[in-house]
Amino acid sequence: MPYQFEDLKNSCHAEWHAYIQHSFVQQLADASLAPEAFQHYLKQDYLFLIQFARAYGLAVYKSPTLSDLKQAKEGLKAIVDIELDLHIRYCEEWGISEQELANLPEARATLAYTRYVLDTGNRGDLLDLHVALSPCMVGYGEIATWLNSRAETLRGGSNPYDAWIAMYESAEFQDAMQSEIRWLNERLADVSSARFDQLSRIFSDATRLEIDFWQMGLTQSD
Ligand SMILES: Cc1ncc(CN)c(N)n1
Repeated sequence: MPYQFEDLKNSCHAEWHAYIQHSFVQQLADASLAPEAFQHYLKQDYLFLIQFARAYGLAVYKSPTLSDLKQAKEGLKAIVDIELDLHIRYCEEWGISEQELANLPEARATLAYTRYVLDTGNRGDLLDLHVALSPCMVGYGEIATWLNSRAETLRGGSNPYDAWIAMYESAEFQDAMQSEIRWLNERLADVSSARFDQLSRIFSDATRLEIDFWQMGLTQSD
């Protein structure tokens, strides 16, 4: 049977669930998250996005065909044009200047996750790299959808984190996510079960590193 992206999620169901429904996400949704935890997360996420933009740059470099090139470019665009632009403006609203962002040290969770993805991409092929990148884009798109499906999620002006949810539920972000899933589904349909097992390991590692990233924000650890 051909593999699909859904099979990667099912191969680490518990980890995926712990990532999507992490306490950080739930507290953000009901507005109980400490502002200092959110600010710490925002700062580290800026550093994270810079490294992930580099990883999409690596995917551009590793793309053998025009359609692969276009897909990698979409990922790079989603980070640089959608997320980073909004992120910098959003950080300003939370009292964090662009100059402060540029001089921040990376927390260990940021280092571990971003360097894992870059290393996986350097050592492996384009599919390894896209699989390592996928919990990032697909996970946040799924988190926005999940949050909107819950009665406990506060939307609008009564939630200071509402703009964060809005960014990931935007049509632009959701379209980029669907396009990444389609690209992965086409590639996964042809892999053997041994190759799928290798890819599942990468997907599960990246998902566990996403959980650590939320935890780093929640505990404000460096
Ligand atoms: C840690 C992390 N993971 C995912 C995303 C969504 N691109 C993000 N901004 N930050």
